[in-house]
Amino acid sequence: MTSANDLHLYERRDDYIPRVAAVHDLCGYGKCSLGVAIPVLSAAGCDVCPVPTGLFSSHTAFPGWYMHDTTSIMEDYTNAWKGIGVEIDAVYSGFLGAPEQVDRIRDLYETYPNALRVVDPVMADHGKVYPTYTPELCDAMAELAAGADILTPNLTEAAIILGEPIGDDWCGTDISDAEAARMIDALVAKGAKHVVLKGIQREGESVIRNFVGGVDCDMFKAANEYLPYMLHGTGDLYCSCLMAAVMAGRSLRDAVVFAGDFTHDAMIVSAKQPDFKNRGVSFEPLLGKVAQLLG
Ligand SMILES: Nc1ncnc2c1ncn2[C@@H]1O[C@H](COP(=O)(O)OP(=O)(O)O)[C@@H](O)[C@H]1O
Ligand SMILES: Cc1ncc(COP(=O)(O)O)c(C=O)c1O
Repeated sequence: MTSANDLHLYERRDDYIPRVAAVHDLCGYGKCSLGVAIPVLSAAGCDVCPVPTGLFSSHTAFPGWYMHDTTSIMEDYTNAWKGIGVEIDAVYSGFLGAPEQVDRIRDLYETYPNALRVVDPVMADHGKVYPTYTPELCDAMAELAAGADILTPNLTEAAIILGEPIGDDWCGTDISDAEAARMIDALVAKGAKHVVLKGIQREGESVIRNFVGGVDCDMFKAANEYLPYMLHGTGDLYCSCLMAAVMAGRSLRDAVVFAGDFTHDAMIVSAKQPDFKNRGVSFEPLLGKVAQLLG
């Protein structure tokens, strides 16, 4: 058994700038998705190559939003990369707009077979599926999850991928260590190589935990102070920070710790901003900490 401390899933070379295809939506207002992935990964010295899965006026937790579906352009968009010799070191996907977008991600995997595959299976939270996610899209996301080198579900998303029931009265954060280990093992049995199970918060406890495990890898858990509010975009921030640390050559264990610490600190910065509960997570003053990953 390897420990997550010894697992370096990307070997960073001096003076080389890795290229990350970031397959997420772009939100005009309410910081999340590409609005998070681009600055965070850039601060870690990566060249982010966006593949927009949709254009949103704001994140979908606002009462009104406009969306432009980009599914029909994605094939020509990524095919055009083939003609100009684009090189990609990692494919990092998140919020998707339609099941066909999973095929486009598979095309990227085929074109760049050595690229690290990181799947944040953004679909649902606290027992509820996001409004734009159809059952077909959830099924396609579950299939994509099975091919991930790193998969980062919350508990609701893990249950959906595993085909386990999520009920309306199930908040999906309070599970035991043994149950977390069972879910990680089940996701690995489905094909994911390493799984970071996010956001485990037990009733009456003042910490929130993230668990990591995977193929031949001992389970490790990291805890942070639980802050008594929730923000949109923290899932994207957590995963982008995890990815930033991995692409900086840090171990999976260090990456899990870094992502939890950074997201916690960003939530504190966010709480000082007007209308912070709606507008999404703020982290801009902290980006220097991401750059230190390269030190
Ligand atoms: N209230 C909180 N207090 C401290 N950290 C939090 C809190 N909410 C989220 N986080 C951190 O952000 C991570 C991502 O959480 P979350 O936004 O719930 O993900 P998702 O959107 O994928 O469900 C958590 O695993 C945790 O590390
Ligand atoms: C359009 C869009 N993208 C991405 C997200 C993901 O946000 P989070 O990081 O909170 O999972 C959301 C959630 O509200 C969203 O509406």
